[in-house]
Amino acid sequence: MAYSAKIGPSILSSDLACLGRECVRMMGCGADYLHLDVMDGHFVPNLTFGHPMVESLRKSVGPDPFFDMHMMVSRPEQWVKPMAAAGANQYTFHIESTTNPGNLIKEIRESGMKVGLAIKPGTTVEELAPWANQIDMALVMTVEPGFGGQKFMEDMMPKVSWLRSQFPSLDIEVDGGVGPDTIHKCAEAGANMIVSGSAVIGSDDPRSVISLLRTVVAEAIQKRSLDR
Ligand SMILES: O=C(CO)[C@@H](O)[C@H](O)COP(=O)(O)O
Ligand SMILES: [Fe+2]
Repeated sequence: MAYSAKIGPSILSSDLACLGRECVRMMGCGADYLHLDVMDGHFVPNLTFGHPMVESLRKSVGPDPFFDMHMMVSRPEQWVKPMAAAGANQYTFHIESTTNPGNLIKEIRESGMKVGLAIKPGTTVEELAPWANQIDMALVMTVEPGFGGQKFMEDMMPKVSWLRSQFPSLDIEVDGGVGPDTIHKCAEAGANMIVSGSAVIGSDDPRSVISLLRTVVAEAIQKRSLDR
């Protein structure tokens, strides 16, 4: 079992005027990676930031933090090279946004980044499955992409369980409405990379929330390995 529990705060929920400082604060609170939400106002009805911001953030936080780019954009092909040059580590694109996932996976790898493949709530897991052996991470959205602070969709958990049963060593990420109240469902289903925005960043004690999320996921991983 190659995967481990990792917690990635979504910095969209932080004070965007102090993004560099917030990233450093989250890493200091025990985050395993940072989840950066890129929205283009077209694929989703919201706008955030692009590669110039990522480049500045990289300079501000140094070489270590792992940047997981959640690309909620209509033409993901367009930003592969700029994001790699800006210091992104993983490029997670939506299967709904491209007609040629195979080519995009290849381009991302050639740019030196890891590959993540995301599905929106309305997309079946069968559409992701053919690519699962070529990617580093599958992202199952647990809200409709576009905004932080939405309600967790528990009915996405069968997708996670199915992926875990079919691809036992794949990194599986959940994103949207995940926090102390919903983490058990995600962990039991088999998710190991946990994005949490408002629950972590809005907390008075982000360190404790990150630690709790990681413990719940690590225990579920341990239990699964004993049951095998
Ligand atoms: O991609 C998205 C939303 O589209 C997420 O990454 C959210 O920003 C996570 O925030 P919370 O739902 O945890 O508050
Ligand atoms: Fe996200």
